[in-house]
Order: sequence, then C-alpha cells, then structure tokens
Amino acid sequence: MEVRLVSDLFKALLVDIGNSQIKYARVNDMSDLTDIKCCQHPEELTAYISSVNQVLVSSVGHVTQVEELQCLCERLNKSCKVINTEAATLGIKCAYEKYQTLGVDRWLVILAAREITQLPVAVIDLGTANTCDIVINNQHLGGWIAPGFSLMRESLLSNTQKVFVDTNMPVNLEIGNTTENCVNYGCLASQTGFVVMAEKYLKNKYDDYFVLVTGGGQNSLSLQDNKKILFFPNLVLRGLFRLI
Ligand SMILES: Nc1ncnc2c1ncn2[C@@H]1O[C@H](COP(=O)(O)OP(=O)(O)O)[C@@H](O)[C@H]1O
Ligand SMILES: CC(C)(COP(=O)(O)O)[C@@H](O)C(=O)NCCC(=O)O
Ligand SMILES: [K+]
Repeated sequence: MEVRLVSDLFKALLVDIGNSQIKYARVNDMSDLTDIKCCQHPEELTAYISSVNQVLVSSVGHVTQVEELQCLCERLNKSCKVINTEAATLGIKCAYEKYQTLGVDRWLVILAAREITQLPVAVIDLGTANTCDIVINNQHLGGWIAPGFSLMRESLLSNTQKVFVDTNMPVNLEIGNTTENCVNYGCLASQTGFVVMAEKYLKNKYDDYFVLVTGGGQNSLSLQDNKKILFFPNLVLRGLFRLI
C-alpha cells in the first residue's frame, strides 16, 4: 500500500451534500475552491479522501449519505467533521430561535458572505430549493425559501393535464412560443425575480449592499451587467473552508 507523508496530503476535502447532488473540492488554499466537482454517491469520493488530512462535510440531503461518508472516512482512517448550524459561528448570529432548523448550507453561505463583504448582503443559493439570506453586520436577519428551477418545472408537469416539459436548461430569458419553452422561460423569470427582489429589499433599506449568488442555477441568470450582483461557484464550500 502506498504510504503518503502527512505533508503530501491536501489540507482537507470539503463536501457539500445537497438535495440534487454532492459538490466537493480538495483544498490547500482558497484558490482550490475554483476546482469544484460533483457526484451522486459518497463512495465516489474514496480516492479523494485518501489524499487529504481531513474531511469536512455539510448536508441537507439524506442522512444516509452522511453516514456512508462517515463509514468511508473511518475505513480510510481519516477524520470526518460533520458541520451543523449553530446559534453563532465566527461572531455571526443566527436569526432562527431554533437555529438547528436552519439548513446548514444556508448557514455556510452566510459565513462565506460575511468574509466576502462587510456591507449589508443578500446571499442566494439557487439549488434544488432557492434560498436567500440577509446578513446585516454580524446578524443574520433570516430570508426566503422557494422551489428551485427543476422543482418548479416538475411541479407544473405533475400538477397539470396539458403542460409538458423538456429537460433543456435555458441560457437567457426569452419569450417562449412552445409549451416547453414557456415553462422554461417562466421558471427562469421566477428564479430571476427571486434575485431581483432580494436586491430591491436591500436597495430600499441600505445605501450600499451586495447580492451574492451561488448554486447550480446561477449560470442562466441574465443579471451579469448588474455590478451589485456577484456570482460565486459554490459558497457552501467556501463557508466550510472558513471552518477548517
Ligand atoms: N442552467 C440552469 N438553469 C436554471 N437552473 C439550473 C440550471 N442548472 C441547474 N439548475 C438548477 O440547479 C439545481 C442543482 O443545483 P445545486 O446547487 O447542485 O443543488 P443542491 O445543492 O440542491 O444539490 C438543479 O436542481 C436545477 O434546479
Ligand atoms: C432549503 C434547503 C432545502 C436548500 O437546500 P438545497 O436546495 O441546497 O438542497 C435547505 O437549506 C434546508 O433543508 N433547509 C431547512 C429549512 C430551513 O432552512 O428553514
Ligand atoms: K445548495
């Protein structure tokens, strides 16, 4: 068996288990957070786990996936730290009285956002569900939860008789002239409105602010020309990075 020196190992494997897919990054420093990979099952991480010093994992997905990852780490004799939402972390206070019920992915993007900007901020994660969280100074005010793009589309298909869909992902917001395209652009318009309304909320209350957007749905938003809306590959992993 190949023996690796501790110094040859990466600092950590960061794992974000969402409701659609597992995202992960093997990191030594922040720059490694641009190389993000996806998989469906924890055992696909075996080779990566062997090459790091420790694993940090956050999960809002099925509990069995965390258990599988923990077993894998035990078998490979690697430490596995499961991150949960706290009442306060790094000086940032959670809005929820029952803080344990706030999705840990939301908590981690809040920690990442606070490191990116000290201004009033809305941090938005366009995933299976779309979430928005507002952070002013070191206080999380709370936020919104809405269906993500695929959930919106699937819900239309399952709850109507004459609406049918395809699996295309729209690149820009256009006007649809087929049922499938009306659904795709309608769901995209709703998803874009989620972001636009977060900015409107901040604009009405604060002189300056940022809206940070992350998650699988970020690529289709036609909001790139808005200097107040910034895009990041995966702020959940960036929040985990702060906790290494
Ligand atoms: N091009 C796209 N346009 C709009 N939404 C998208 C696009 N690609 C992916 N998505 C959305 O992103 C979701 C997956 O994003 P991800 O952040 O990995 O989810 P999760 O963290 O919930 O597992 C999909 O369910 C889909 O709704
Ligand atoms: C809203 C979420 C499902 C989003 O998860 P995702 O779409 O990224 O898989 C997750 O943050 C969650 O399970 N939240 C628990 C409820 C709450 O945050 O109030
Ligand atoms: K997510």
